[in-house]
Amino acid sequence: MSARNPGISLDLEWVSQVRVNTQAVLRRAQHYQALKVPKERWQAAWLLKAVTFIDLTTLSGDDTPSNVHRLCLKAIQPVRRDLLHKMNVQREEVTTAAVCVYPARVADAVAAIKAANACLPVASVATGFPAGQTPLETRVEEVVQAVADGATEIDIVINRNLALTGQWEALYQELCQFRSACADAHMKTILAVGDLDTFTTVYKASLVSMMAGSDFIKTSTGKEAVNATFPVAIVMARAIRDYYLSTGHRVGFKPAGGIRTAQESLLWLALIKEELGSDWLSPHLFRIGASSLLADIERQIYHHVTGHYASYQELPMA
Ligand SMILES: O=C[C@H](O)COP(=O)(O)O
Repeated sequence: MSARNPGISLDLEWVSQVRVNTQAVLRRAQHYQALKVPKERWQAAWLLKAVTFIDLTTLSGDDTPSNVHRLCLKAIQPVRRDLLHKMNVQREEVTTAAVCVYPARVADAVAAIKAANACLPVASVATGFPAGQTPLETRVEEVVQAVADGATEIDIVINRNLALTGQWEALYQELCQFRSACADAHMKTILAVGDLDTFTTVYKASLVSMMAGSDFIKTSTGKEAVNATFPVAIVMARAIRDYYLSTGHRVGFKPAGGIRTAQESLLWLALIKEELGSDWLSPHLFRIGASSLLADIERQIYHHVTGHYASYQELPMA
C-alpha cells in the first residue's frame, strides 16, 4: 500500500466551521444516479476493475470455517478462468482487494489463503461491530487480537454516541487508541452513516476520523437501515478531498452495505473518478464492501463473453 495517513492533531476550529449544503449534495447525487454506464465493449473491462476493489465480505451469525474457506477461494479467483482467458486477462491479475470477516474467523481466513498459496489481505471488523456499544478496553483488545491472528486491515466502528452528541475530542481519542492498536494493520473507520443525524455530522465525523489517522473512511456496517448512498458518499469524498488539500495525506474511501448490482458498482467508480480523481481508482484508496455484488458482476461478465446469461450450475461459486 502507498504512504499511510499519519493523522494530525485534532483541529476543533476546523471541525466547528463545517457546514454542508444539503440541497447541493442532493442535486449532485442525482447527477450520478442519472449517469449512463459505459458502452458494452468497455463494460466488461470496467467490471473486472470493479472486482479488484471489492472487500469480499461475510458477516453472518452462521459463518463457519468452511464458508470462510469458500469465500477466500472465491476472492483468490473471483471470475472463472475460461472467462478471463477469453478476455485475454491473466488470472493472477484479478483477485478481490481483500476478504472481510468477523474477528473470530480471521485465523480461518488466514489459513485458507495460506493453504491456497495465495497472498490476499484479510480484513477484520472490530470494536464491537456493528453497534460499537462495548467498553473501550474490550474494543481495543478486539483490535489487538485480530491483528495477532493475522488481519492486516481492521474495519473499526465509531462510537456513534460521541458523534451524535458532538464529543469530537473523545471520539478522536478513542480512534487514536484503535489506530495505535492496529500497529501496521490499516485502519478503516466505519461511520455507520445511517445512524448519524445530518450531512454535517457525517462530514465532521469523517474529518475527525482522518485527523486520528484512519487509512480509509467507510460508510456503513451493512447492518443499519440506510447504508451506502450517493449523497453521503459525496459528503465523505469532499471531506477526503479537503483533508488532502489541507494536509497532503490521501485517505481511502469504502462504501459498504447494500451494493449488489454490477451496474451500481460502475456508478460508484464514476463517482470516485469525478469526486476524487483517477488517483483514487486504486485498491489502496478505494474499496467496495460487499457480500453479494461479485455474483452479479461475474454473471454480467459471463453474459459479455458468451452472449447469454449463466444458469446456476454454470457459476456455482458465485
Ligand atoms: O462491509 C461490508 C458490508 O457488511 C456488506 O454489506 P452487504 O452484505 O449489504 O453487501
